[in-house]
Amino acid sequence: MLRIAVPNKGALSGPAAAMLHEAGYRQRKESKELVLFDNANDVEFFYLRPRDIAIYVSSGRLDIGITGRDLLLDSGASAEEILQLGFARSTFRYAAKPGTANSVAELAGLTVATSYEGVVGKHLADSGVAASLVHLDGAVETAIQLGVAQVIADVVETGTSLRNAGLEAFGEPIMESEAVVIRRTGADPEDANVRKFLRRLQGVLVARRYVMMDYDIRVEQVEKAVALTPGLESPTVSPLHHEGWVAVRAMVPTAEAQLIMDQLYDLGARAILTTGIHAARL
Ligand SMILES: Nc1ncnc2c1ncn2[C@@H]1O[C@H](COP(=O)(O)OP(=O)(O)OP(=O)(O)O)[C@@H](O)[C@H]1O
Ligand SMILES: O=P(O)(O)OC[C@H]1O[C@H](OP(=O)(O)OP(=O)(O)O)[C@H](O)[C@@H]1O
Ligand SMILES: [Mg+2]
Repeated sequence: MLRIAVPNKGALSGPAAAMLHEAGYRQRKESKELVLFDNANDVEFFYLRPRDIAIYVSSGRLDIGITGRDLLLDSGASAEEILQLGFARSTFRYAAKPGTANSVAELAGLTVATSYEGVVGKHLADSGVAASLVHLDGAVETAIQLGVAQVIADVVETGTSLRNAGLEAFGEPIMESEAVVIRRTGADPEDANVRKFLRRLQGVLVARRYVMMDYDIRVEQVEKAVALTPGLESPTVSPLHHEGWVAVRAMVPTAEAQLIMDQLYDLGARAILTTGIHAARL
């Protein structure tokens, strides 16, 4: 049986549960359920604080977990990411009142408030800068107004929280983060249960990122058309009853589908259809 850590609240929680549900796993019905056994799939889910997930996984008590890359690095736990999930994307940045500092080098002697002391401490040390850290649990942007620090280092998604506090990000982003699947460093990479779980999630990622495209085209144009829709491996080309025409079927990235349909139409393709992919196993 596979034991999996899932975020129980915050920015990661909803999208993680939605992805697991799409991958065919049972998910909890209400937020007070902290452990859920999915009998049919032989999986047990543990709903844990996002910050704690890397610690449980590194201990070996749980096989894998879903967390943020920034939280994984901040924990310092002995765990590694094995799949990027594409949601809960953020950057991690220094910010301050305009005129305070323009680069990490200018932080020397200043106080930086953050909830991610592991990430920030390492970044300052790697940059050879001696600054003081103040740990806060959240709402870090307010620390400057209240005089607890001159600088903050925090998660930035839309930038709204910084703007509302009259702060500006500066310097290179400390890191880019997104939700990731993690496992204990040194765990068996060939574990069959883990591989099956990852294949299911990869199937969801493919189903979300691609559509199936079908069209009819004259035989003379098929090579040009297929160059526009190469598919993931090779498109299916089938004869049509109407002589001189073939039907083509290929997966195309959802984001490019409309542009490709225009180009196919200009090549003479007709009956161009796209349909959603429900699930995939590549
Ligand atoms: N707008 C956002 N706000 C917060 N976290 C975000 C946002 N966008 C993406 N994330 C990611 O979500 C994760 C943080 O999740 P969460 O907010 O649940 O943690 P936390 O702030 O440490 O927890 P809590 O606020 O409950 O103490 C990080 O990986 C972060 O990069
Ligand atoms: O760039 P934005 O779109 O504004 O998002 C970033 C903000 O969201 C998060 O806060 P959260 O809601 O998790 O509260 P917290 O800081 O108290 O954890 C993060 O800590 C930032 O404050
Ligand atoms: Mg938060």
